[in-house]
Amino acid sequence: MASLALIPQSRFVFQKPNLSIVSSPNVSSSVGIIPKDSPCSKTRFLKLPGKVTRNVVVSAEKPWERYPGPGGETKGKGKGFVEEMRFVAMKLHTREQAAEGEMEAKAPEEQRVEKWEPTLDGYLKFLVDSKLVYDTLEEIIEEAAFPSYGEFRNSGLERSEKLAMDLEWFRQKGYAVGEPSAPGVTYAHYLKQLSDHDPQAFICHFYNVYFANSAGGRIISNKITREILDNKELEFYKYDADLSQLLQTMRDKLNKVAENWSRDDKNRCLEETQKSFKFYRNILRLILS
Ligand code: HEM
Repeated sequence: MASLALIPQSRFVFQKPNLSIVSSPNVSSSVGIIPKDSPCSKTRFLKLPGKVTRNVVVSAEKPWERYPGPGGETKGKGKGFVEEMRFVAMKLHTREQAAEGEMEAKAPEEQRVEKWEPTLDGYLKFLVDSKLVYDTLEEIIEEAAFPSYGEFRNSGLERSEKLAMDLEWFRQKGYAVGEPSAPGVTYAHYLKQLSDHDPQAFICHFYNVYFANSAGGRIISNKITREILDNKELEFYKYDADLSQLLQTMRDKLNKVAENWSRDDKNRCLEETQKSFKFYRNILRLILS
């Protein structure tokens, strides 16, 4: 058994039944995983230097060094803080949602999207609530209560106008488009409040919501387009420029903004990921209502 070294001030970024994500200002990129049954998790010791053993995967190394891409390439190298946000987000997916997911699917919306039984009414509610969330995010960025928010203006990822076009299309087809419901209203309210006093935590939501739509959103879009929209492709999933380029520009901006953050700021941002998933899951659930 290799020796264990105590890393002062290490803290849990999040915990779930079998794993804890730990971070520490004393570790370079400082995100590690400790199975809960490991003695390390109880004592908050980390194993150094970062090595993968049968039960313990904790390290001083950077996440992308431990998680090479499918072809073994060091995916993410040089991506900075965004790679940490992605790392935490991917673990919070269920195994059914994404190959890198580690959570167990419990609720229907956490199951494999192919197995979903969406309804048109439910999907419309999802679009209405999504629009409120994107309206709110885009207003916050526009008003820029903190100068860093201004960096994210005119990214080409904005969804508010696209959603307005989709909802108008439904209206013209004779569908009743209702008012936002509790999941969207609650999330929008939370985002507004958070953005006024905690930019790091807010930016976690900003990252997750926009990147979720570009990844999982496309899987959902395929299912909905085929099964309930008679192959009508919605604007929500279309971008006016090359999406991978837009995402990369956004990653670069996020990394640049995060360069000025302390380790505590970064940890607070990472810790917020769970909330982002919880709020967004409640909105996704509308599709199946
Ligand atoms: C039905 C639900 C969902 C499905 C099927 C899904 C699926 C996926 C998949 C397959 C990826 C990997 C994309 C890739 O690397 O090529 C991904 C990435 C991601 N997802 Fe999800 N996801 C879902 C929900 C969510 C939620 C609720 C959030 C957070 C609010 C989220 C945030 C993200 C983020 C931040 C990424 C990283 C994107 C990137 O690196 O470009 N996802 N998702």
